[in-house]
Amino acid sequence: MKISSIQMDIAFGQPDENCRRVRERVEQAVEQEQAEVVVLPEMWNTGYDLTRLDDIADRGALREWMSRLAREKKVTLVAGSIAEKDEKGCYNAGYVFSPDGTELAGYRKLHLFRLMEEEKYLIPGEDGRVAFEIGGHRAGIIICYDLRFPEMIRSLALDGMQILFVPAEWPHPRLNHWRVLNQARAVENQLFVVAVNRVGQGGKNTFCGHSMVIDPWGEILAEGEEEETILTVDIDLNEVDRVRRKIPVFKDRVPDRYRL
Ligand SMILES: O=C(O)CCC(=O)C(=O)O
Repeated sequence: MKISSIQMDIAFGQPDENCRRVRERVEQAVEQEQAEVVVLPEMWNTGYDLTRLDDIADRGALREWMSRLAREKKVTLVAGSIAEKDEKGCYNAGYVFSPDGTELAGYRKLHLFRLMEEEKYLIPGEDGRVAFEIGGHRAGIIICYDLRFPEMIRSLALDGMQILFVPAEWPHPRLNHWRVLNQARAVENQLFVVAVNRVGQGGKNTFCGHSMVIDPWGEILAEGEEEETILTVDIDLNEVDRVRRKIPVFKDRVPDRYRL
């Protein structure tokens, strides 16, 4: 499965400009890199322009736009997350579309990140177990700060997840946390992690890039630096079963004897 991660800069509070950038990069991934799956970062329509979300968050049109883009390019689009709004308020919501434009998954970020004041402007989602199938394999999506909640990811893994997508806007000075946590989630759950972070400045934050694809043994197959890039990796999802047979963590768990 050929996966392209779009590590990009995001124009602060400018959804139209960000759509233009996303379209250009998705086209490049599909046409030049022959990607079958394209992955975008977190909140790519607005960035963290939280005080203006009432005006600029998507009200449904962008979901249709993403579906059309997936259909037009015949690609599975793990469309990172977008700021969206309904009658109750705004959400940080991740979507996935199949190559025929069908919406495969929708996930609203559960853990809101206080250090960037998400809880003041966003409503948390309700369901932390959003799974979908790609190429006959079970996949899951979480968003950025969710990475710090291993129970959530373990619960997806117990549901059969073999590949986890992590769209993010993860800033400095926590690059070290980003790298370690992504690798830990891959090793402890014996699955692929595709973690896509943005680069550039937004508000007071400088985002640290280093998007990465990690295999179920914890090896980093590809890693970006701090510039815009498209990171393309061809992965073999059968590797998940091979690693799980070698060290049978899921068989050896004794959850009745832990206290959480
Ligand atoms: O957990 C962190 O350090 C970063 C999280 C974050 O930036 C986010 O959830 O948007």
